[in-house]
Amino acid sequence: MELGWLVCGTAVLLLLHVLMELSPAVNFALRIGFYCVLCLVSSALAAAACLLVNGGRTVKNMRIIKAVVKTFKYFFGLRFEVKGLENFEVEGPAIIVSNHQSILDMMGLMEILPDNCVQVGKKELMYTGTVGLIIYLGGVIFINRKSTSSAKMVMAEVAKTMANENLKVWVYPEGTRNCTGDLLPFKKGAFHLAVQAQVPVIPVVYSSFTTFYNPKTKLFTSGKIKVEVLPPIETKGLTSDDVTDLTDRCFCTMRETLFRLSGRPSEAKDSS
Ligand SMILES: CCCCC/C=C\C/C=C\CCCCCCCC(=O)SCCNC(=O)CCNC(=O)[C@H](O)C(C)(C)COP(=O)(O)OP(=O)(O)OC[C@H]1O[C@@H](n2cnc3c(N)ncnc32)[C@H](O)[C@@H]1OP(=O)(O)O
Ligand SMILES: CCCCCCCC/C=C\CCCCCCCC(=O)OC[C@@H](O)COP(=O)(O)O
Repeated sequence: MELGWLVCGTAVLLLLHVLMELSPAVNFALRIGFYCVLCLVSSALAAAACLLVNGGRTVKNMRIIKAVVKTFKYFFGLRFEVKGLENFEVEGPAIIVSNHQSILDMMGLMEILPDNCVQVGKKELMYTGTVGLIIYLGGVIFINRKSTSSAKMVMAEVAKTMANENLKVWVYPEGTRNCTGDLLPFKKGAFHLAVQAQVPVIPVVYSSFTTFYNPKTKLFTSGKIKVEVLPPIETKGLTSDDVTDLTDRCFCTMRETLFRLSGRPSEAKDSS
């Protein structure tokens, strides 16, 4: 009986292996499926740990989430090469902005997440089962992207509480996932928040995933991700009139860094 199960199990694994070798689409679907299952199962376990250790919704739970998610990279053969972590060592609160390529970004986020840092996320994430629960328990700030006025109100509230709670807030200023190897134009919410709270903006850039991950061509293999935490950009004394300029400066610096980290010539060099 046991031998029968062993033979069946081995046969299924072999079949999956052959299918993965033969078809990139099957390989992609299985790897992404496995990532989702890993997230859902780990979230359930981590949620129990968070409730036992910290009793409810608090940024302290991010330490538990980080410890769990940092192990995920080994399942997918991903390596991170991180530079500039010392730039997180600002005194007090800050806004961290980074590029957003995929749901796989959760691994890159947790690889370097500083203490006392919550993310701004779309409210739909609350309804992703145990993943929604763990995101809620971690203290993520939920916004309704379909309502500018309500998103602005939530962010204005965050600006007021950041200082009291010594919080860093992580925002994806592109506002959506983008795996093209370039940046989408930045939304201004993160920069309004930084100016309203008078705290620095710390840009973080992850190299393009396109060499090992591309949902359009169903590519998902192992790979290396370069990460750079850039020096903080001060906002003391800036007003809402300066937000467009601040957004543009940050966008240009991050785009240049993205191209450099991804081994793609920058446009400035192209035209020279
Ligand atoms: C243990 C196992 C675990 C397994 C799982 C692993 C990990 C999970 C755990 C934790 C991690 C959670 C991570 C969650 C990540 C979530 C990622 C996302 O969801 S990204 C999508 C959501 N985020 C964003 O959208 C942020 C970026 N967007 C913005 O900042 C936007 O500006 C906005 C505030 C949402 C509003 O957007 P909208 O399109 O409606 O408007 P505009 O940006 O065009 O702005 C219009 C207008 O308003 C002005 N504006 C904008 N914001 C403000 C403001 N705060 N105050 C004042 N004015 C504002 C803006 O300047 C525009 O005016 P103008 O054109 O005149 O300049
Ligand atoms: C009972 C309901 C069950 C629902 C099951 C859902 C399964 C989802 C399980 C695992 C997925 C892991 C997701 C990790 C969190 C990813 C956060 C993220 O990257 O969100 C995307 C968001 O930034 C931008 O969204 P869009 O690009 O605008 O779209």
